[in-house]
Amino acid sequence: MTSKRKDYLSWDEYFMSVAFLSGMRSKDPNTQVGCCIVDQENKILSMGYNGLPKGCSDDEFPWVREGEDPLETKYVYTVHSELNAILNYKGGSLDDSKIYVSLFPCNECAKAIIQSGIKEVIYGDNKYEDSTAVKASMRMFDAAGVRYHPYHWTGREIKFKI
Ligand SMILES: Nc1nc(=O)n([C@H]2C[C@H](O)[C@@H](COP(=O)(O)O)O2)cc1CO
Ligand SMILES: [Zn+2]
Repeated sequence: MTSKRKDYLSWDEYFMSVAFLSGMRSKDPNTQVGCCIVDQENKILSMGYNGLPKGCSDDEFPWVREGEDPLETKYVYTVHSELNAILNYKGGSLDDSKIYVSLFPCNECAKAIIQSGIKEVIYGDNKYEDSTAVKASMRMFDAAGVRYHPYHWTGREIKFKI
């Protein structure tokens, strides 16, 4: 009998790859974020990336970070990847699930993560770790018993053509 292949993706590699792949759908020119919510049986429940709400055109709304008029910046319009994944889920409860996300959640997404019952956050990057938003997220996660830890990069390169 032939033995099984050995270089298959681990669960962590698989889910973080799905998170990054989802982020590739983002139209944000500066930061593309993707995430993937997984249940305790390693089934994917939902995915998301940062984008505009339904009906708000990617071509008509602003994508800039700064401007004299805050109404002409992206910040007041974009839905973060984590909130999109939570809101997109139509299957019932997210209790006791985990979320793989390419960037550490902001405080608003942290609230949604906690309230939806997600219990673990695995993040790829934390480039805004000194921000008030991230510090607030950590404080809320700690208080609410939501575990968070960085993804353990394995160095594997994933390539394919489509
Ligand atoms: N965890 C996150 N999930 C997200 O979907 N985002 C989104 C909001 C913006 O569209 C973009 C951040 O833009 P910038 O400030 O790096 O140019 O990423 C941001 C964070 C960071 O907290
Ligand atoms: Zn957020």
